[in-house]
Amino acid sequence: MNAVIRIEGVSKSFLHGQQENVVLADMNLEIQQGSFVVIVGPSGCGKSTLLNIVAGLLPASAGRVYYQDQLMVAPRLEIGYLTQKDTLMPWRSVERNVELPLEIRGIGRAKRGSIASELIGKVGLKGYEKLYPRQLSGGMLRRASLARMLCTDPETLLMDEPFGALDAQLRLELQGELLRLWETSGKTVLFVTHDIEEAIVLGDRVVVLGSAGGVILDHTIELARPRDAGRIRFQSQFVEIHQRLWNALMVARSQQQEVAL
Ligand SMILES: Nc1ncnc2c1ncn2[C@@H]1O[C@H](COP(=O)(O)OP(=O)(O)OP(=O)(O)O)[C@@H](O)[C@H]1O
Repeated sequence: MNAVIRIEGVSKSFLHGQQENVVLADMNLEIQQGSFVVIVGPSGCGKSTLLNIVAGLLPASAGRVYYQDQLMVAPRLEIGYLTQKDTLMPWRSVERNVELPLEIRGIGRAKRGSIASELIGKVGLKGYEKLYPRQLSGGMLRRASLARMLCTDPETLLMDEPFGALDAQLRLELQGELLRLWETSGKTVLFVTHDIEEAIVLGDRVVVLGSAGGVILDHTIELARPRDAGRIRFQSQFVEIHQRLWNALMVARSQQQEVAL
């Protein structure tokens, strides 16, 4: 399989006053075409920073990111990015938010309306098209953001803790929906989460990051697909993988505490 994203020797530092905060140090990672790769790591280890660099929104301090063998220098239309916080426009209804990226690309009203309507149905928001963001629950906002990301049919999806703030039931539901969407689409997904269970349910590979974006574990998840997001966690293989990832996360946490001391 070809690598669709290649992260080569990427480093990123921020200046906090006079002090340099090294967030990523010489990071290397390849994401294969069509795969679902999940990044897990303690808070502050650089997951969002990495996604921002891969999305072409933040320059690396050193190193390079390649997309389909081309150097990333700016955001690309083939990449959809669902950020941690919702960025829906408060003055636009659900349908007008979802179709916004198509409007920006000059797609006509009828066509963008039909694409938006199909996606709104797919993410379970049928009947809520005319509502505004302030009238939606957290889960509905996430669904609307997901539909907006998908409306241009990007071949690669970057998702930063998309279901982090949702209750367990809703999270399960959306995981199931995302899996169904992904399994039939051939898209590549790079997904960030804090939640080990979510990582195992979704991923082909789970990469555990430690301090400064060091890869503590890069684990292939050999659980059969299609996966049932609700039941898979009761399999003995799931529990074994959970244990392994948990141990790696503990190493990542202790590394981070050492750096902080
Ligand atoms: N624009 C910025 N300016 C200065 N420091 C930043 C900036 N963005 C991120 N950082 C710092 O980089 C570090 C990593 O942040 P990042 O958001 O990438 O972590 P994370 O692993 O995604 O955390 P979380 O899981 O809590 O979302 C943090 O110490 C943060 O303060």
